[in-house]
Parts: sequence; structure tokens; C-alpha cells
Amino acid sequence: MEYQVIIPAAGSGKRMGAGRNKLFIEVAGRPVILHTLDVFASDLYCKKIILAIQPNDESQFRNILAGHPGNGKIAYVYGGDERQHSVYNGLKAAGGQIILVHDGARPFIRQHTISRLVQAAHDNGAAIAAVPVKDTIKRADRNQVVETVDRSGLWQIQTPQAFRLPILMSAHEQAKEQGYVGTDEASLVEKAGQPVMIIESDYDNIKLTTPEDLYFAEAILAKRRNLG
Ligand SMILES: Nc1ccn([C@@H]2O[C@H](COP(=O)(O)OP(=O)(O)OP(=O)(O)O)[C@@H](O)[C@H]2O)c(=O)n1
Ligand SMILES: C[C@](O)(CO)[C@H](O)COP(=O)(O)O
Repeated sequence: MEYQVIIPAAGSGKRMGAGRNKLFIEVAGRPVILHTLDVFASDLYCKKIILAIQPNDESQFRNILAGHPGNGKIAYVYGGDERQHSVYNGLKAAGGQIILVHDGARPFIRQHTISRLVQAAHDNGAAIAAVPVKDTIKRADRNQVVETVDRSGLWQIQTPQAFRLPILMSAHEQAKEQGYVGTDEASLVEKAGQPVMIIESDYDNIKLTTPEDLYFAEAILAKRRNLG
């Protein structure tokens, strides 16, 4: 089933502390963004990649992506101050029935997860990648525990997040009218009253956020090379 994907890539990487867009950092000798785009480039059902970037990163992105197999599918839009604004700018360039949003900082997404998300979004309207929480979660007030959260129903949410395009567009427009900023697309869609399905992903689908994540990234790629 055909789909388009928005890749938010306009962040500043403050928590990474690299002093530049973390998607330009090399892992196994290649910039993070190339790893992220690989699966969408090779997926014949992926008809368009909408890359949301900062204007001052444009020449570097274009140079890095010039030789990538997915380059012919890429449309560039400028991002905004918040991730949500970057995604909304991407939505305005999107078409077709199914739209995915996938963090540029998540380079290890698998094809079979994407395929399941696309089908679930077609069937149900909205579907997101997630893995069960492994740690005990507690709520604290000024570092003092006030509540232990029942872990049985908790999921660690990832991207891709997949939607029928009108559902996501409407949710973003409602959030804009209400001045609501969420940390993922699903929170906007939930707020609009649309059920959201969870599709179990895998623990390799990490978001490269802090420097430690780069060690994990090298290990994930080494594992995949060894598995062939
Ligand atoms: N205004 C923004 C903020 C983030 N992103 C993108 O959204 C993804 C997930 O965001 P995050 O990991 O938080 O990236 P940064 O915002 O760059 O990180 P930080 O919060 O540490 O600055 C990243 O691919 C990032 O480039 C974006 O397109 N536009
Ligand atoms: C969308 C997301 O990756 C789901 O876990 C996450 O909310 C992004 O958060 P960030 O702070 O913008 O990286």
C-alpha cells in the first residue's frame, strides 16, 4: 500500500551537545540521516520523502543526500521552532491516502514495522510504533517519589506514526487553533478523539538523543553487519 513519509530533521540537537544538527554525526562512517532514509529509499511503496530542515542546514543536507538512492523522492520543507511545527510544514507538502511521520533521529526502523503501520493506519485511521516499558516508572515531585505507575499498560512510544492523511491534517489544525503543542503526532490525534492503535516495534528503534545513544547505535549496526 502506497504512503508518503515526513522526516522531521530540523532540530538543534541540544541534548546531544554536538553544536550542530545531530543528523550529520557519522555512525559506522555514514551520517545518521543516510541510515534513516535507507529503508524509505528502498521501499517501492514509499512515494515521497518530505524532509523538514533548517534553512542553514540545506546545503549540507543536499550535498549529503545527492548520491543517496532516495534522493529522487525527497522534497524539502523548512522546519519550525517546535517539532510539531516542522511536521505541520511537511503536511502541507503531503498527498495520497497514508502519511507516516518518522524522526530523522531514529535510523534503525525496520521495513516490516513500516508495512504493519501502513496497513493498520489504512484499516483503523491511526497507528504508532511502540515497545513495552521495561523499567519501573514512578512519578516524583522534587525528586521525591509520589506514585508508582502500574507498568502493565505502559508503552514506550516511538516513530513511525502512521495516519490517514485527513485525520492527521485535521488534528494538527485543531492543535494550532487551540495553541496545543504535543510531543508526538498521536497526542494531537488522541486529543481530536481518534482511536490510535499500537504496533509493537523493537528495541533497536532508538532515538539518538544524548551522546550515550551513539554507542548503542554503533553496537546495533555491528550486530546487523554480523547477522548479514
Ligand atoms: N523544531 C524541531 C525539533 C526537532 N525536530 C526533529 O524531530 C526529531 C526528534 O526530535 P529530537 O530528538 O528532540 O531532536 P532535537 O530537537 O534536535 O533534540 P534536542 O531536543 O536535544 O534539541 C529529530 O529528528 C529532530 O531533527 C524538527 O524537525 N524540528
Ligand atoms: C515523537 C517521539 O519520538 C515519540 O517518542 C518523541 O516524542 C520525540 O520527542 P523529542 O523530545 O521531540 O525528541
